Amino acid sequence: MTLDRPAAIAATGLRKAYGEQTVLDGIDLTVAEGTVFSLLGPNGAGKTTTVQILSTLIQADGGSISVAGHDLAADADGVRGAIGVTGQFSAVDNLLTGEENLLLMADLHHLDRHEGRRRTAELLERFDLTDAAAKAPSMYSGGMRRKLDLAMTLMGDPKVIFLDEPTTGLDPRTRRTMWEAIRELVAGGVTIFLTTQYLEEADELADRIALLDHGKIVAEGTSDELKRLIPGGHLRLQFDDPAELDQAARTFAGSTRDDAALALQIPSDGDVHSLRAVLDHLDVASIEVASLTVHTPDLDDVFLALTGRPAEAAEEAAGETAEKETVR
Ligand SMILES: Nc1ncnc2c1ncn2[C@@H]1O[C@H](COP(=O)(O)OP(=O)(O)OP(=O)(O)O)[C@@H](O)[C@H]1O
Repeated sequence: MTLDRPAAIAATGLRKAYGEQTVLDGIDLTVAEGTVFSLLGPNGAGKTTTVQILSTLIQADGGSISVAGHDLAADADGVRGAIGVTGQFSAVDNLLTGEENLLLMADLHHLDRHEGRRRTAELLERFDLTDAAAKAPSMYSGGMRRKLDLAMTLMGDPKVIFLDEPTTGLDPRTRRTMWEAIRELVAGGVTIFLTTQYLEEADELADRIALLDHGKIVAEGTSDELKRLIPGGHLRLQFDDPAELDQAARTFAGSTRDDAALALQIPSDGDVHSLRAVLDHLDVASIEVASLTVHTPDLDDVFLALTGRPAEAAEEAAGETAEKETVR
């Protein structure tokens, strides 16, 4: 369990309002060192506001925050020195080349000339940008810009990195490259605070996920824990013969049959006991099944059930998710 590690981010009673509008209504967050924590929520839920508060860009109205061991109220500079932020608005300067952008960051972090050049070359190499180093980022693809942006963030060797929607708008392949980079950082001990519109991204990367809605954290846990919060899991039995389907439909009360597909859905949370019970029933009744698959709810189902709205990018991501389902 990751919770027994020290907290890289600990926030309690975080509050923020804009005029009459309460955005954060007293939220608590704990992120263990060297883990990925993902904050999800519908549009306007306050994800960016949370990132801005935790990264010292704006002030909360209330609550206490510690980041990388520094109390944010007492030592904002200490927090700033330990974190990196890549936001929806990138820090990349289009008038400089990719390499010059990195060298500028090295200067800002007071690295000496030699060290700055060494780190720049290393980061260009790491993000596969060496060939593009002498070009202006305006010539880069969206994915290359994001990689440059992340590389610039890494120049300061941050212990905690806030990634606000790091892969929005990227094609699936480039998104995967970013995921790899994020995983490498975590393997190196960095803590990642991630907001994303893609539930699949949270599912892939996050050790823990929190769902923000109407100013509160409405659910928090591992991806599996969240999926277990809602019903929707089922076993799907596939038959070669309609007579077998008939018999199975009579055997399992509460099942739903799909005659066209010669399939039967039986509600189940997919645990070993219920699976064994179904197999025993099939055996006793001598019913021949062509195949059996276990379906557990995905994060989209959880999001919809808990917020009453589909995830912002649900439709956009549907193509990819469908692809993923078929290769499983
Ligand atoms: N500077 C501001 N002044 C007034 N209202 C603001 C300000 N910044 C954000 N808000 C409001 O606070 C709410 C939360 O905004 P925030 O950007 O944190 O949401 P989000 O969860 O990041 O949304 P998205 O997924 O659209 O980026 C929104 O209703 C937004 O309109």
